[in-house]
Amino acid sequence: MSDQQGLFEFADLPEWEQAAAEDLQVAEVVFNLPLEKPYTYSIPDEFRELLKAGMRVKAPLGRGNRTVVGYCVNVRQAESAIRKLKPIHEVLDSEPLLNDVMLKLTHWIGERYLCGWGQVLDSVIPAGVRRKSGTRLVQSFELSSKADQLIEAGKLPKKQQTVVDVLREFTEPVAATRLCELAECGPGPITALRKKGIVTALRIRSEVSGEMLEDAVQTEDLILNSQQQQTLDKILSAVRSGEHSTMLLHGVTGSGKTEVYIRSIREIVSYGRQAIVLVPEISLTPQTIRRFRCRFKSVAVLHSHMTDSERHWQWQQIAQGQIEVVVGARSAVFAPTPNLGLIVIDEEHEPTFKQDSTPRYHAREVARYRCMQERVPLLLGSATPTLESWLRATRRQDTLLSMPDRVAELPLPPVVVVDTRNDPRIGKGSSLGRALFTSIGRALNEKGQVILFLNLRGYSPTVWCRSCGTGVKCPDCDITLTWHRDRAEAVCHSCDYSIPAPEKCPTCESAAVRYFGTGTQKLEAEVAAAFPAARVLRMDSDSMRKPGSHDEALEKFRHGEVEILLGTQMIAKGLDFPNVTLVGVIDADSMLNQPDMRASERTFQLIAQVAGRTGRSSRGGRVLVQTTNADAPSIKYASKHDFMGFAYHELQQRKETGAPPFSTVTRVIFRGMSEPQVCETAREVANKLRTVAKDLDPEARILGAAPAPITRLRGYYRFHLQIAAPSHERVKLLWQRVEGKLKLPDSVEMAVDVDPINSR
Ligand SMILES: Nc1ncnc2c1ncn2[C@@H]1O[C@H](COP(=O)(O)OP(=O)(O)OP(=O)(O)O)[C@@H](O)[C@H]1O
Ligand SMILES: [Zn+2]
Repeated sequence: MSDQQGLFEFADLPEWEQAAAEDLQVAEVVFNLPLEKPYTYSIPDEFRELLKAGMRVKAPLGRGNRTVVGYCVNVRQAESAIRKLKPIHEVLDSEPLLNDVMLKLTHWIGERYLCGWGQVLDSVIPAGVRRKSGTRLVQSFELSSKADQLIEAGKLPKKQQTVVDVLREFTEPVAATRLCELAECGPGPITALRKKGIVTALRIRSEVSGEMLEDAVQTEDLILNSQQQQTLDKILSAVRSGEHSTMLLHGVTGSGKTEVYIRSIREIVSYGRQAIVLVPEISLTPQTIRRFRCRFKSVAVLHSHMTDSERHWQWQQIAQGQIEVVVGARSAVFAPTPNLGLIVIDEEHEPTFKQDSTPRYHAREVARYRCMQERVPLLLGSATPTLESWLRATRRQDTLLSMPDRVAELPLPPVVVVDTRNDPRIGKGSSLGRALFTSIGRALNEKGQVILFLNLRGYSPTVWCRSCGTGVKCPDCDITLTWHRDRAEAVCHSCDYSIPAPEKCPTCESAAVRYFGTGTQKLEAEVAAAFPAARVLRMDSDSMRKPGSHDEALEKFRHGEVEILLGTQMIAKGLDFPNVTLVGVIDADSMLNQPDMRASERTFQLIAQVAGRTGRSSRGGRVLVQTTNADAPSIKYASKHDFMGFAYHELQQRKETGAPPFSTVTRVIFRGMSEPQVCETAREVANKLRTVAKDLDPEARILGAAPAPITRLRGYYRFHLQIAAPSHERVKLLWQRVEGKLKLPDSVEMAVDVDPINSR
């Protein structure tokens, strides 16, 4: 519209409305609520210049006009001057906490994961950044406007004169301690000057600086092999294109993917841009992090042990462009890099990239959207990609890059599947079958190291009464207790409820309480007894509670102070130890028998990943997998290191049942203290969805409502329903029609999980 046209249109309005329309600016504000639409407020004059999108405000909400903190997401001209709007009460920030790209990204997350924009903002902006922790008010002084006049009038004592002289050298207020230092005086002369009106006191917000990690010793780049070089060339051409693309780097364990990430990042850093590297969990990937820190000057590692002020400081360093590479877990996808060049997601298949509280986003999808917005590539890497990513690559929606061979022409280790059904040792209650027992002995004799993988922690996963046949369960959860012998307690792995190991069955009072199954603690005891000369180290979430304990444990293993490392999936991730000549999977069945659509996929991933920890040097290595399901496809394909075979087989199965990735699933979970109420609410919502779906989307299927697999958790009763539909867009349309009209009882909570990966 030309200016002239605009003027004419204005002229058509009645005079009083004209004036109002010229002035009236409104702010759109979202709150930490599951609502999709922003509220509109008027902006009082005093905030007109100040308020920008991305700042927090205080505003009245609801009928009671409670003052609530929200996020201003847009400032715009009012469409009509007539509406009566409530005013903003207060603006809380002097600078926006988020730029436009981040506002758009968080808005998208709300839409994609069916939650409120304000909920997303509240979770994405670190608490320390919101509270500006690390900044504090500092008492400072400056010369008053009347200083010259007042000083003329009478001569100042020497000390006071010095203070004035110091202040004259500064154009800005000087902090009290600094002023005393420079004027070599105590607070007396300053106070005297204040009383005379020569000096004014102010409180200034000043920053506490964080500490950079001390610089790691920089090491040289490795010479890439031809497979790595070809892959790098393809990535670089994507980087140089200035366009977005998603690349899936499928490289077997030990193919040197990390080196390829590093070299790709080196290129984008040379353009003055920044990279974000997402890893499954910071504390579990010390080796990967060290490798980045040895190769780049300014690496920010975002981890969960940081204090609020450290996090705030890091956030600012990143926002100012001081950081070349940001390494962090899932939430680092929101790092405020001013000039993003690339996002890398290492071990793309790890479930930790999905957040399991609102907003239940998947970092891969958020990264994809962010990279699209910023027109930069996204690089996903894994030896065992998710079927979601694999399907996209085979359909050429994403680019597939393959590194089928290990570096230095090392072969992948042979995997032997051991059927334990007739094993004499297992029959006698041992967890180490004959073949594994012999192999451990041999590996130790040859001075090799051993990794043993078992996915159950504790001593015995089931406490069971032989007399009445019931498991001893947590009173708050639908889960049998696990015996932890070291604590002499039976523990719930969901809520940490614990009781002294029961001597009598709580149900029938019989003394026939038995402990069944093997957890990592029992395995540790068994291994130590079977190989008394070997030093054994256990790694699971019980033994690794202290920050830094992983790193310490892995250092011991690296230096050969430990011969046998055993543990849960913690030991399956990214470890690179050349001296490991044997990997044993104690019980592949425990993963396979989970009531989860992805049990087979997870089993394949875990076996392939843990198998990948051996044969990483010329010493070679072997893998033994103990199972009673030797014919299960996940185990068969993993033993041949055949990801493509597995993916083909599993995708075929999923296609037949219309399961993801061939459809989308959204799970809605209800919980509350009253079982009938939760059940009824869940059924009502399911029925409403069915009714709407009949007209709107006949292809959408509503499953349930039904009790959730874990019906009681932490004292709550839980029911769920699932919406299966061809696309996210269609689930959204359906859900939006229903959600607005829902009136849930106060005592029932509801959570929406789009693309759930946890079906408990
Ligand atoms: N071009 C190279 N020349 C020599 N050594 C290399 C080269 N590239 C990588 N390596 C080494 O090979 C080992 C395996 O590499 P890396 O850990 O990057 O593999 P990966 O593909 O990430 O493995 P995983 O998926 O198992 O984590 C490392 O010790 C690394 O230093
Ligand atoms: Zn419990």
